Amino acid sequence: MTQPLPTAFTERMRTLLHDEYHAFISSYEQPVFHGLRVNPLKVDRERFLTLSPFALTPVAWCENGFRYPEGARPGKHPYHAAGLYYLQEPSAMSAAECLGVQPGETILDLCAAPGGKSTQLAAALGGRGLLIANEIHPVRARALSENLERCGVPNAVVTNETPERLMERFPRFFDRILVDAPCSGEGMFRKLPEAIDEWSPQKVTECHLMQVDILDAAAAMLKPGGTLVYSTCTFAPLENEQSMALFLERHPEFSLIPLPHPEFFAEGHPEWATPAASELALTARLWPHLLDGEGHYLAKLQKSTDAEHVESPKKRKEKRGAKSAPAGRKEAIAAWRSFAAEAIPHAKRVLDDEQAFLLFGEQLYYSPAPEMDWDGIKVLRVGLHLGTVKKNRLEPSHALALALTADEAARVSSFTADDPTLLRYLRGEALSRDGANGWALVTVDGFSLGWGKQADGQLKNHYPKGLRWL
Ligand SMILES: C[S@@+](CC[C@H](N)C(=O)[O-])C[C@H]1O[C@@H](n2cnc3c(N)ncnc32)[C@H](O)[C@@H]1O
Repeated sequence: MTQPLPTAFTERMRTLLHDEYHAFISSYEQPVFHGLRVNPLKVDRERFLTLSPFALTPVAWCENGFRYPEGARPGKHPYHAAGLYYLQEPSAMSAAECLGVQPGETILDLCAAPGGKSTQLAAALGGRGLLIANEIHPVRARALSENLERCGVPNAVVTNETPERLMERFPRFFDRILVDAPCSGEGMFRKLPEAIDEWSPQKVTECHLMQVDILDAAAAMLKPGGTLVYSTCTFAPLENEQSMALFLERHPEFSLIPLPHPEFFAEGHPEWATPAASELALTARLWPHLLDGEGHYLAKLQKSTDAEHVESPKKRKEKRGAKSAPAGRKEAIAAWRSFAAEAIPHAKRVLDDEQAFLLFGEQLYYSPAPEMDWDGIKVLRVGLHLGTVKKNRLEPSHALALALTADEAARVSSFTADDPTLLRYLRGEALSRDGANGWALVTVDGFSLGWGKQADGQLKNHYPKGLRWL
């Protein structure tokens, strides 16, 4: 690393780590580890290992996680565009894994952009249940939405809210919540040297105060008996053990529970917090000198089942009588059905809940939580975006293409990853190509990549403008 570390940071770490400081600081001279996580919504681990153009070594604490070598560029491969994997630093794979999500549950990722952990949580849900992926910053929320779409997630709602506003709407609603908190980013100094420029002791304090508020909101949104994981990518005790100590003091209905992989995840330090509650040793520190990854902190908590029960959040059904269906909804559903019968006659996902079709302007969605009332909440995506309805015809969305498999479509335009024509598709060019007229699912080695519209020997390009390769 060429950029010097802040003195206030190195002095603090020297004081905290004593004899271990030398090993810790030497890790900054070691190369960064690069990782990718295979997306089981698209391809299973074993199959990907037979396809991978990159040499991969497994990450011990994440079943689908791998390291890839310096020089490989998986972000520039068509498999990335097809959502076969998400690029994620190995230590960052730990938090969502520890949350222990089960298919069918109701999950909140409270600080979710750009979506590394949301896509991981969605994979654990396996298309069943509900994921609310929330991000406070509008621009980052859009990136989150795109990543969930690329990974073919059908059951996520993307919101752009403050934790406090969500708390008002969703008291005791979620089975599990991930708080991957905004933090001072000390654990990323090796990987992202710009984090060094943004760091200051004041930022550490500001982040701590923010974390306390975010955790309070998360606590209120968790069901009794539910599970909360708190994670940061910083070493600062104030943002880790101290944020947790304060949380436990304010929320006696929560207790810490043990984390897996003690061979990699070192114990938290009760003596770095006030009060120095001994259970803080159950939290974990991922140290760059003790594992092949960057610095992280993890805590897993359970809310007592005795926590008093209050009413569940507003459901749309309760006020259904008062609300009329938006104009054109019936026609939009009919347009969808006619598109589906013609272009995806073998669709495996049965979209038969009439109430789950939601129309916003011309945009038709299928919601994983049709009973929810989203009024007053900033929602970017209310589930699977099916397409745009114009003149009673549905133009399918990119999200739909990425959520389909090749065997569901009536027409498929297939390419291999090394076919130069595929690059032309990804650049947005129209292609001369034979095939029956109509919407065709474009695939790479059998994995969906986007739409094209076949007409008289031409494949019109419907790869989204904003995603096109330059
Ligand atoms: C560590 S990042 C999340 C990374 C993400 N979980 C992932 O895996 O891709 C923390 C996020 O918290 C958001 N954030 C910042 N201030 C916040 C606040 N007051 N409440 C909630 N989220 C906030 C940031 O915009 C940032 O996207």
